Amino acid sequence: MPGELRLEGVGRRYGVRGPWVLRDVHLHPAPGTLTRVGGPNGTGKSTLLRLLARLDAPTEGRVTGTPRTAYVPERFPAALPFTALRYLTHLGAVHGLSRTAAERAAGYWLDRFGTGGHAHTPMSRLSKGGSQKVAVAQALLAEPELLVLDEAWTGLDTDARAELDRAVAERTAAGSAVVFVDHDPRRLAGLADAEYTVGDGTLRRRTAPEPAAAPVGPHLTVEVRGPAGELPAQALRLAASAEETADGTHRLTVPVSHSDVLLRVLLTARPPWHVLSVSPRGGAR
Ligand SMILES: Nc1ncnc2c1ncn2[C@@H]1O[C@H](COP(=O)(O)OP(=O)(O)OP(=O)(O)O)[C@@H](O)[C@H]1O
Repeated sequence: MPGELRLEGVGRRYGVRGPWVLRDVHLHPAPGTLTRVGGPNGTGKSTLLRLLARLDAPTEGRVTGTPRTAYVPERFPAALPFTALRYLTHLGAVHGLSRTAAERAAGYWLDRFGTGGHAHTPMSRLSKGGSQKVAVAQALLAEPELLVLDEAWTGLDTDARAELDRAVAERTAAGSAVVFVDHDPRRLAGLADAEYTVGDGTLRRRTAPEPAAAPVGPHLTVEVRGPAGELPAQALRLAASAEETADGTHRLTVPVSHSDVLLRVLLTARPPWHVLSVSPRGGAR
């Protein structure tokens, strides 16, 4: 698709004689996929993410495609002279939403991240966690086709972190490309469709997932029966595993963070799938 973002032979250095931070980077975050970027400190992960978000331009090479993009930076400028709601409503309007729709979306995301009570608090008076929730809300507001998250979970409380995991699952299920950096290897572990490491000025694709990236955390087993044929592609993307146990009956395991979205995908499919059971992985069926 022409709108999809591609980095082609991209290099970046700061200053004409500065060392190359990145060189010869080729990257195409495909729609509906989750991409993890890892690597040691100071190797160029944030540089890469800013290039992906088109907030920075490469020194060499090309960036093509103009998906609707949202970005959560490592450090969010919290001291903005607006209330959270006003800031988000304004950004929603910038993304093309009507004022009413922008206000509704802003309220929705603030509520989801448990900070609806601070909608009218000036940004400068929000806690670090509160302003991080606004940073995340501004990115999700416009249903971006490309979502770029630079350590976006940092500073969020446990519930908000889980909510962001769910929002990522929703975006990929809706066909967006999501690219993220996070220092915690357990973050969305085992869920990435592609994993890359930045180091020594290059971007390398990891061929085998690192042991730490094996699916961890609580999973659910979901049994569904549906129309003959394949499970919806979105459901397969969300599931950690899927097997057909009988004609038309499938057993899926899914991280708890993705289970709401998986069930929604199955129940709203046309025709809808019938959910037979949901139980903890390895639990009684
Ligand atoms: N605006 C800038 N001007 C000059 N140098 C920069 C700039 N931004 C980044 N750098 C340099 O580029 C290199 C890569 O930085 P970058 O922030 O992309 O790495 P990172 O892998 O994201 O680091 P961390 O894991 O610590 O967040 C570092 O040496 C950094 O000092």
